[in-house]
Amino acid sequence: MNKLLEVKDLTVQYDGGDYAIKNINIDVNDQEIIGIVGESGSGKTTLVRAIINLLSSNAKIVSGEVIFCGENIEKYNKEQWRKLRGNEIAMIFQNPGSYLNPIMKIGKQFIESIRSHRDISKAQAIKKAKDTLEKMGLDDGDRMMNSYPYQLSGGMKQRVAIAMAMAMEPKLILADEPTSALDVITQAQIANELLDLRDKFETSIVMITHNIGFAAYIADRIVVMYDGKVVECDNKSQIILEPKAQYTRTLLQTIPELKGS
Ligand SMILES: Nc1ncnc2c1ncn2[C@@H]1O[C@H](COP(=O)(O)OP(=O)(O)OP(=O)(O)O)[C@@H](O)[C@H]1O
Repeated sequence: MNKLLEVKDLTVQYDGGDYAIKNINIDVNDQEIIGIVGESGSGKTTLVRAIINLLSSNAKIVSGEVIFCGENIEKYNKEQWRKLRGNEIAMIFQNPGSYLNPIMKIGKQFIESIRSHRDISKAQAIKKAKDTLEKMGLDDGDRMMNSYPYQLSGGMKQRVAIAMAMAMEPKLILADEPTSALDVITQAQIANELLDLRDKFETSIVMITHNIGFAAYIADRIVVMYDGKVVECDNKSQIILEPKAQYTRTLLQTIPELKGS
């Protein structure tokens, strides 16, 4: 298996605060889905923002490295990051509303986004946008392209946001609670679509979630974080069936029991 991403001994601190994450080591293989779980404040968002170089201005990487496709991307300059972000690594944020421009139709935003990364004609960009929307289960591409974000449901907006990230066929998607604002049925549908996309686009996904049950469904491996550190990282069956850390056992107790008829 090929390593796509290696996070080595990564430590991040916010101004005036203690370490938000400390000595984090994580590998992501090609086409692998990693679920990052842990309670609020455990450092999940800080970790993925550090990976994609989108930490807030009051945060700094104190030590460590982020290796992507064999290169230390922490050393990249602005121009190298501009090329990498969106093309090779894409981020899907928690709230799609903050991602989409409310006063611009989906189609226009989608086409602008594609053409800012790829030198292709408008007609080619429209085709790519519609194709990707379809792959995300949004069959009526024309209606979608002609809609404003407020005309779409939360689930549709989240699918659009994911489609915009996938259109560039990035090698790695970082997703911060991409379904947390949605109802369980829509969460399950989007989880299935993400699994499908991993197969179609051969993408690796690092997904943050509060919900260890959701991680158990979608991820190959689960990273459990607590207080800025990795307490356990293993195959999901190992984490779910034979957790080593007490904290993981506590998290597992939060999964509602599924009762069959
Ligand atoms: N912009 C910031 N300025 C200062 N401290 C911050 C900032 N963002 C996060 N922190 C601190 O860093 C630590 C980790 O926070 P982080 O948001 O990464 O955790 P999280 O696991 O993603 O939480 P949540 O699930 O609530 O999003 C916390 O102690 C938090 O208070």
